[in-house]
Parts: sequence; C-alpha cells; structure tokens
Amino acid sequence: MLEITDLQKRFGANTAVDRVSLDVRVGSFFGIVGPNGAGKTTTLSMVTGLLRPDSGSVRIHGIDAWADPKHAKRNTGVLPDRLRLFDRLTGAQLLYYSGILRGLDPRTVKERSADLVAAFALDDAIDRLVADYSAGMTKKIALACAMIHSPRLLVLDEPFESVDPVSAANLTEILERYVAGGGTVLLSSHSMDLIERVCDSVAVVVSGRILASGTLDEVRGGESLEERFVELAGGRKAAEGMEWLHSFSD
Ligand SMILES: Nc1ncnc2c1ncn2[C@@H]1O[C@H](COP(=O)(O)OP(=O)(O)OP(=O)(O)O)[C@@H](O)[C@H]1O
Repeated sequence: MLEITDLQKRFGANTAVDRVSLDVRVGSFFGIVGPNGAGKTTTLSMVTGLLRPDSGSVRIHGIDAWADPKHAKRNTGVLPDRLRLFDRLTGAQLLYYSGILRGLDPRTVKERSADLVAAFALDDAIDRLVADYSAGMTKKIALACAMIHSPRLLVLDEPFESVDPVSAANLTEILERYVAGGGTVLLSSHSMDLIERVCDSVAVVVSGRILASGTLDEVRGGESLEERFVELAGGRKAAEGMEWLHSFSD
C-alpha cells in the first residue's frame, strides 16, 4: 500500500529524517514509535504531501506521491500533527466541506456524515463550532473528515493524544473495522500499550533512522514493546542533579 524509499529531510544542519525506507502492506495496522524529535511527524508529513522531501520517494498504492500528488491524495486520508482546521465551521459544516473538497456529491456527503457522526458519538456537538470542541472531540471530527472519502490509506499522527480511554476504545474499534475491510492504517503514537494492542507491525525511529521494523513480535523479540523501545532509544537516563528542586522556595 505504501512504499517509502530512502526518504531524507534536513533542516539546516539537522537531519530530521535520514534515509528512511518502509513498506506497509495492504490491510496492515502499522505503528511508528520513537522519542520526541525522532522524525515521526517529518516522515508522515512527507508521506502525505505536506512537506517536500530532500530526496527519496513515496509510493501510495503504486502511485508516486510527489510526481502525481493529486492521484495519490485521492487514496489517502490524513490526520496531521498540529490540527489546523477551519474551526469557525460547525462539525457538520466541516464534514460537508471535507466531503465536497474530496469530490463527493452532496447526498453522499450527507449520508456518510450521518454514519460518521453516529460512529464517533458526536451527535450532541455536531452543530457547534469546532473552535469550541475539546481536544479529544477535535481529534474525532478531524478523523471523521479524514475518512469521509473512503481512502485506501489513513495516515494518522498521534490520533489518540488527548483522547479519553472510552473514546480511544471507540476510535480503535472504528479503525479496526476499517482495516478488517481492507483499509490500511499508518499511525504514530507514544502509547506502547495501544500500539501493542492494535498494530500488527511497528517501526522504531530514533534520530531520524529506523532502528527496527517488522511485525510486532519481530520488533519486540520476546520483550515488551516499551522495554525494546527504551533499549533502542538509548536506555533510561538516571534522574540526577537538580538537587535545588528539593530546597523548596519557602
Ligand atoms: N519546520 C522545521 N524546521 C526546523 N526543524 C524542524 C522542523 N520540523 C521538525 N524539525 C526538527 O526535526 C526533528 C524531527 O522532528 P519531528 O517533529 O519529526 O519529531 P517527532 O518524532 O514527530 O517528535 P514528537 O514525538 O516530539 O512529536 C526535530 O529535531 C525537530 O526540531
């Protein structure tokens, strides 16, 4: 479904993504994990056409995403990192806008919107301005907007950040059903538990490089994902110093 080859991005002297290659097969639930600043968002932004790579290629369903972005984007639904939504629209208007922008006819948009609102339990909020939504509700409406054109691939940057456990379970179920129906999900998350529960494959990115990737069991190698992650990320740092913190100012 997705073939990333030798993707590279530098910001000045900082190589944020260093020759990353990754294959995500059709029907896979693929997780990317890595410490803060590892290059996850930069990689996902280059996959979804939001950031131009310095070199390397991205193929989505066989289409070169940077040579033929229009075609590739038709196959992709995106939940970007810092959500920039048209939040002076109501949830219903934002869904309608997203559907029309994706070339759907108004009737189809309305039908799908009703299904999405029910699935994401947004009934009470749908006629309110998105600007007034909580962080978790904003994630939900953004994810609903990303799914309305029934893309083959969903690329989700930290979809569960600020989402309560009940809503996270609800979102997970929606995504699992999407994958069971032949969809493919690529997501980044800091929640090892969640990745272990929902993903079949995972890649660990550290300092712009993929240090491990494969099925969950291959990457874990008999340990928990968290243990493996900490090991690959360079181990825990002992919390030393800052004795002044215990000298309380009163
Ligand atoms: N627009 C930019 N300009 C300059 N540097 C950037 C820019 N975007 C990202 N970086 C740098 O690239 C590196 C990778 O950042 P990125 O946001 O991809 O990390 P991340 O793995 O998503 O981190 P987090 O888990 O904290 O969200 C960091 O060193 C970051 O400072």
